[in-house]
Amino acid sequence: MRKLPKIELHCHLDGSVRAETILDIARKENLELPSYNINDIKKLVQVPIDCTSLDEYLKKFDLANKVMQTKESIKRVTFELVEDAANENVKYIEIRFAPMLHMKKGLSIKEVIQSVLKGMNQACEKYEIKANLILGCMRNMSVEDAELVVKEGKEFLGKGVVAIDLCGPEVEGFATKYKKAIESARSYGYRVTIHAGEAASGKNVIDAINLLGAERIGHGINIKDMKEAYDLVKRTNVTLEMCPTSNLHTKAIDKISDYPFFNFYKDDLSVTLNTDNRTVSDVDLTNEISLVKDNFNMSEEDYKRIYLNSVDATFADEDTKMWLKSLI
Ligand SMILES: O=c1[nH]cnc2c1ncn2[C@H]1C[C@H](O)[C@@H](CO)O1
Ligand SMILES: [Zn+2]
Repeated sequence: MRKLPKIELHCHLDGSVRAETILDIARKENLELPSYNINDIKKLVQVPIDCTSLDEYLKKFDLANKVMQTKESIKRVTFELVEDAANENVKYIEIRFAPMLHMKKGLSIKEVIQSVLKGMNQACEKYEIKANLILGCMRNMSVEDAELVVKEGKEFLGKGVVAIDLCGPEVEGFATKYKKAIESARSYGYRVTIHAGEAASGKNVIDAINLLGAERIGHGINIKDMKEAYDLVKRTNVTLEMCPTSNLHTKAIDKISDYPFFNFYKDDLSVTLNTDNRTVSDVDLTNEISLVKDNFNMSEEDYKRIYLNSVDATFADEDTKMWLKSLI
């Protein structure tokens, strides 16, 4: 599994910072941590299996965000994420992050994005991997904040930024509020992926597609319980960015045998496999693919089809897509 070429479309930067790096940056920048023992840090940033909800899961990001407030540290953690992905043969990764979370020490939205780009480009030069960025707007911040991210980020379109996302806590009916912000993002040329149907119903997936123009959905697992949402995803060929271990942690499902990924795949939905958060969920993409392979008898042919689905669903340019197709 480790040797197979891979594509990752749903990976949060702040959920994928190495624990060792959190400790190292905190020491270098004289930041206060609850402990300076690596095992304690791991416990603080990894979610326990008895986590009960997405809201509890989201508390695990605080420490990583604390050490992602300077240009240098942001560049470093991005470089390391791409390095980690390249080391398990991920050939293309779309990294998402919420610029607004990294302004506590005075960085501007543009400086945050530039720092992530630097780390990403540096790693892409060193390893055989390509990458792009997705800007996240936090749903627990204001609509004005989302509009600001869209506006400030637009000059990086075509220079490494490809899409916009809404992330953070999910309530029923969240989409309406962001209609204008996402509409303007689309008019600038951002592609659109939206977290939906993860901690709330499939109705949010319907809204993300119909109101926000989502081309991809983060998770979307709850369409399994709503025929109307399921049929819409199937009819529109919207891609689901699925993340099994994360869904186990947030209790979107209770056990892996309930995971609908393989049923979705067999029914010709466009599904992809992703980590969501490498550190918080303590996984890599090899783990996630193996988890599905072992539990659902996924064959190598199935894997190839899923890989090709992922190529089609990337927000990459045509040359990158052709290169990715040539690898499998
Ligand atoms: O799975 C998720 N659902 C909703 N929000 C999430 C998920 N994983 C991470 N986030 C949030 C927490 C991060 O601080 C933020 C930006 O990456 O996105
Ligand atoms: Zn996510």
